[in-house]
Amino acid sequence: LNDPPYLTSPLNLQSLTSGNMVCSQTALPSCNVFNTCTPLSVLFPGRVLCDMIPCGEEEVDEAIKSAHSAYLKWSKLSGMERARIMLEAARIIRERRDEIARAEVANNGKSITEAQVDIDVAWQCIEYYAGIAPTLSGQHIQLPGGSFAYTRREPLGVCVGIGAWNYPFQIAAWKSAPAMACGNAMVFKPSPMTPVTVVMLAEIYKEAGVPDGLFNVVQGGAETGGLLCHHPMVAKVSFTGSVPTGKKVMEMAAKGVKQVTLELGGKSPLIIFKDCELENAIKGALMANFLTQGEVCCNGTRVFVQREIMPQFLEEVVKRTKAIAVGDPMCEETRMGALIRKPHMEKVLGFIKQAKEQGAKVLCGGERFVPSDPKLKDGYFVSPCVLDNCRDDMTCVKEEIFGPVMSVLPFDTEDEVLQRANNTTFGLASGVFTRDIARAHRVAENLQAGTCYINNYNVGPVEVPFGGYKMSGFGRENGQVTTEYYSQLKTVVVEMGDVESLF
Ligand SMILES: NC(=O)C1=CN([C@@H]2O[C@H](COP(=O)(O)OP(=O)(O)OC[C@H]3O[C@@H](n4cnc5c(N)ncnc54)[C@H](O)[C@@H]3O)[C@@H](O)[C@H]2O)C=CC1
Ligand SMILES: C[N+](C)(C)CCCC(=O)O
Repeated sequence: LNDPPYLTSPLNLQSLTSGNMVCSQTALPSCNVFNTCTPLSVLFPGRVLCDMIPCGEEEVDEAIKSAHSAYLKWSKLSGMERARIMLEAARIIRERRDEIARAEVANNGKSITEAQVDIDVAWQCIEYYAGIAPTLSGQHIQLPGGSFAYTRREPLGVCVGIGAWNYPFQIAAWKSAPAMACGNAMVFKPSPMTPVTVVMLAEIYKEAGVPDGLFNVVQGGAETGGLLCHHPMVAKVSFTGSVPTGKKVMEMAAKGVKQVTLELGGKSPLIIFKDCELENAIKGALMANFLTQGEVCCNGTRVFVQREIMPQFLEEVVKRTKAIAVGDPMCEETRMGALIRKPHMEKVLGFIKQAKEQGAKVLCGGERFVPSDPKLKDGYFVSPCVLDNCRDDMTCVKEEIFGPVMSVLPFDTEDEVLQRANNTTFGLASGVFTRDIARAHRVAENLQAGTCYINNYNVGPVEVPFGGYKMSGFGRENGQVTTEYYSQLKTVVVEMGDVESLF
């Protein structure tokens, strides 16, 4: 972990020689209004923050081999010993929370308030899996004549984590914590859009006492990701990102018969019945669409509202959407920061333009937002958007936009809305607001998605499993079940009598 070139300290980013990897900076330097904002004077919207050199074959090989040596030591520790070190890592993250959160704002462009929550979720995840590490165990099975069998839950070896840019630090924790709890090593590649904070996580693990190389970071894009997926010493790949890349990762992993977890995109439905508690449903719709500038895989971007309450719903949701404070993400008052980079902002604005051409009505937002502070004028801000008059066949209703765009659709009956909600190739999440308890559970049962929120949306406690149905992927992150995706089961059969041979 000390000096190979692919492990860069975020503090030294400026000193790296130029390469092809560019970390586009979307965040902003300072806020004139609030003292709570810490200026990061190197950061200006739209400016390149640092150039990164993508790791090639040699560095990837070196990282995987060093992870493998660390795995040989780590996997021999007891769960209690691993837990102690992981708890220390969680403690350090808690202690450095604000510093990491500020770096995450620079990394991603999300608001400081959300970044702080992300860092909290990360240490909670590590703490949770530290708690699980000592409980990992097998089964004892009695057989005839005093013979017996037992099972052992064993680690896989070196696991690869490939992360997306929307939750850089949190994704790295979601993958590394269960991997390490089960006794594995991890080589992690963050998105080249957000290379910074995962290096801080590596430093923290080292400080906490994990063996050198147990959590290695390699920087790079598709090519580096491909090298990781193909490497013969890798046992598993856990990927978060888009469906097309997820398919490629699966194909590459298939060549080496490696295990795969895929956390892919979504176009999740949120169903609001007329008997709901409307105030909560409106808050839920905002939470389902506008966290992290709408760049969230499980967002409930198809908001189905029962026709009778549509006018009240729209009036209130639009009022609150217009009130969302967009701007300097370092300011505590800000509720929405900047999109990840210019081409993505243009893609999002393109979806909105197309929606209008296809007959949708923009009730608010949907434009590039230029804050009054001249320092912020080049930021990739988009005002949060509510689209009315949507139909199921429109592009904005069918495709993942990954931006702050809510599409609202009227419905009449439960059967109808279930059929429409499930009419998608995705299946990551879903939500329902109703006061009718039987309806809530019936709808949850019938929605084809890995998660269904009843009377809330986008809460993500680390104790509960998260993952997709259909083309949103498979495998799970968080929760107890994830240990099954980072371990393998060995059966040991013990004969206490004589061998009864047929020969
Ligand atoms: N499910 C989710 O949380 C996310 C979904 N997305 C969706 O994906 C779209 C594109 O975003 P991208 O960052 O370009 O996602 P992506 O799927 O291209 O990239 C995700 C990760 O995979 C790596 N990667 C790319 N090509 C690879 C390859 N051939 N082999 C191995 N690794 C590879 C990237 O470097 C990055 O670390 C977004 O607009 C959004 O729709 C993006 C980020 C997160
Ligand atoms: C929104 N939250 C934190 C519950 C889940 C984010 C998952 C993701 O987009 O990677």
